[in-house]
Order: sequence, then C-alpha cells, then structure tokens
Amino acid sequence: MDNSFWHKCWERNTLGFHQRDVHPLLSQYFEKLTLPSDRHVFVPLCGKTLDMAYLARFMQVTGNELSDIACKDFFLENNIEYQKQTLGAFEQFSCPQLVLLQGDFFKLSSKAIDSIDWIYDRAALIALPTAMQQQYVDHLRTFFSTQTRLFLVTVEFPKEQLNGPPFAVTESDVKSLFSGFNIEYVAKNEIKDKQFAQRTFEVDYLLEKLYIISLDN
Ligand SMILES: C[S@@+](CC[C@H](N)C(=O)[O-])C[C@H]1O[C@@H](n2cnc3c(N)ncnc32)[C@H](O)[C@@H]1O
Repeated sequence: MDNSFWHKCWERNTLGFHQRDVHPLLSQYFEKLTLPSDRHVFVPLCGKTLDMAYLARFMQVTGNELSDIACKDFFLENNIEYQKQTLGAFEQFSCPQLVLLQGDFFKLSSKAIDSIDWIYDRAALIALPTAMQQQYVDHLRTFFSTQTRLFLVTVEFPKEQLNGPPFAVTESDVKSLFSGFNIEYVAKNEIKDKQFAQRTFEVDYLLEKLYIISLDN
C-alpha cells in the first residue's frame, strides 16, 4: 500500500473508511479517560475525520495526513476558516484549535509537535498492511513521552475473508506490535450489521476493540 494508493482514493473520492458521525468508542470513552491537565491530542493518518472536531472540544488537536484534498475538505466541510503555510516538507492548515500537517507520517519528526497527551488512532494502524505496521508503531513510539496515552481502535474479522484495507489486528498482534508498552484493553464493539463506516463486509464477524497504550515506565 504505497502513498499513490491513498492519493488516488482522495482524488476519486473513494472514501469507504470515512465515517459520517463521531466514532462511538470515542464519544463513549474519551471524555471519561481524560485528565484536567490534558492539553493536546495528535491524530496520525487523520483523513478528514469528524473525530478531530469532537476532540477539539476538549483540547488542541494536531492531525497528520498525506492528502492535500483531505486537509482542505476537513475545513471546508466543517465550515471552519483556516490558514495555510509551508513548514519544510509539510503544508500546515490551521485554525486556533486545530492544526493539520499535510505530508508523509514517516517523514514527520516528533520535534515538529508540542508535548502530546493523547494520540488518537482510528483506522491508521489498521489501514496499513501487516508488513508496514511495525514500522508505523516504531515511528509512533517517537511521539510518546511519559504522559502520552494512545487511544487505539482496532478492527477484527477472519483475516482470510477480506483483503484490506482495513487489515485485521488481533489482541495478540497488538501485544506483539506494542511489545514493551503498557496495554490496557478497554472495550469491544460488536458490529452486527458488518458495516464499517460506509462499507458493508461479507465476513463471519466484525468487531472493533479499544486499547489505551502508554510507555512502560
Ligand atoms: C483508512 S484512512 C483513515 C483516516 C482517518 N483516520 C479516519 O478515521 O477517517 C487512512 C488515511 O491515512 C492516510 N495515509 C496513508 N498513508 C499515510 C502516510 N504515510 N502519511 C500520512 N497519511 C497517510 C490516507 O491518505 C488516509 O486518509
């Protein structure tokens, strides 16, 4: 899955992963899990998810996304005025509560982002083929400090029944990818109608799981 795959999705508007509502696990759990001192959430591979508008109600949001179309559309579709400026290899789209850095996540330095309390991952890890997932987690690790918690939403289905994306990530995959981290399994969302955002999958079961992951201090 290279960058051109994703650019084509955005150019052709084939965005089956895009949700028309805030993710239920986010609206159900995020506020309960935050601390009064939490100030900043980072959203890698953010697309134009409405989850960022939800997160911005609680704290400063920084998203990262490959596609220029996604970044522009996020602001246009939410009727938010934005400013644009070039920051090295990245284009920055911003309004007071929210910054989107457009460019390749694997080239983004954690030094470019202020202290991060939360990382929100819905359809970022699972968007990547298994062979790229460890590379993603290893780079994500550079954005962690001792106070950072990752709000990770995974998806599970019989791997042989669907060619991703999305790619199924089981609990044992999470343990192996995040080896050396603290991993707390929080909740599961069984998707009875097998609908994943705008697509319906013909699989025997489909479920999402929420984990909170932090550095093992
Ligand atoms: C499955 S979509 C999920 C988007 C968003 N998290 C959501 O829930 O709607 C994956 C997104 O990752 C972006 N992406 C893929 N590879 C990337 C990379 N190397 N750097 C930054 N963004 C990337 C794609 O353009 C796409 O918008």
